[in-house]
Amino acid sequence: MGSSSCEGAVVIDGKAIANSIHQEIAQEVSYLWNNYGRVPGLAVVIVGDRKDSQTYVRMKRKACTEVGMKSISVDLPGDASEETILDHVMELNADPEVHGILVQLPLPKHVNEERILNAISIEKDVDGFHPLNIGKLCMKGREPLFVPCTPKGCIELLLRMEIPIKGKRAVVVGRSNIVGLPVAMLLNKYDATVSIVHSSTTDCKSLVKEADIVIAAAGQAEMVKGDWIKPGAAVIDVGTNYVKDPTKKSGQRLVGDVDFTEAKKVAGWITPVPGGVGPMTIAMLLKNTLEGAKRAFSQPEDSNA
Ligand SMILES: Nc1nc(=O)c2c([nH]1)NC[C@@H]1CN(c3ccc(C(=O)N[C@@H](CCC(=O)O)C(=O)O)cc3)C=[N+]21
Ligand SMILES: [Mg+2]
Repeated sequence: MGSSSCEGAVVIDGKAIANSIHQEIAQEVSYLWNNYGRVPGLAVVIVGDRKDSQTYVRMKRKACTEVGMKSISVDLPGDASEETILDHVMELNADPEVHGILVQLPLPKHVNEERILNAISIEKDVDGFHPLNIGKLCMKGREPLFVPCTPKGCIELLLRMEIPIKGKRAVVVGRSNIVGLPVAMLLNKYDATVSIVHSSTTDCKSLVKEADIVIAAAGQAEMVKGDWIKPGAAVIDVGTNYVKDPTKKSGQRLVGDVDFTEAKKVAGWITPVPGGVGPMTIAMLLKNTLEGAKRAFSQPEDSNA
């Protein structure tokens, strides 16, 4: 399960792996209900009506209820003030039925994103975006309360496919706070030798070509070509780029940061887009919420009779 191969690389079936994780989580949720009489709760906050954000948020809320968790929805208009958003975050921080808080990004331009993210209680920061969680992710001998979902999903795919990480060369393409940077730090924790390449790197291609593990997270449609890939490498494609496609009813098509058709011929393993990292991001969000709830339930002072 979790892969298929006809020519070239093993195609990693992120959707199937995410589904089996959902089943594992659903079992743990029912165990918690039977033993504590409580369920994990995930609050998803969305500000404004960006179509892509609405799609992602709908998927997150649906996955949450499907595994038996409580989904708390906060939908605010695009012109909501920073203070209004902060008030909602504070209320969720204080709510004992909420174990995870996710504020969907990007926020509207008039809102200071950093201020909102810093306000989320680190015990409920299931996105793992709080600077304290990111800081601990970077430090030797320290563990963050939550690891960011997409990076955690990338590692989970490598682990479940039994792709070795320790001692291997990993190259991360991109250095965003939400994917590139934390996934590099996480690979480092798993004892890979990690390089980060970015827009100012000269000759990305030759660096990527040395990698046993490539994490493509640059947000550039199909920028990683087949001849960038070392034969047999594991290629994890985080990109979610919508490109124009007049042959599609919607007029667009979702592609990754990797030229899949070319790279598949050379790689040992590769994730597709869609159906690769995307579903794993949601599975890890549920896993983080479950972990947050388990921590809360095991604290004597946390009562919610
Ligand atoms: N606070 C916050 N946390 C996030 O984790 C966060 C965010 N903001 N803002 C936007 C990005 C993007 N993101 C995705 C989640 C699932 C898929 C996913 O499941 N994609 C499907 C395809 C979906 C489609 O067809 O459009 C797939 O790859 O198979 C993609 C992207 C989470 N993000
Ligand atoms: Mg994806």
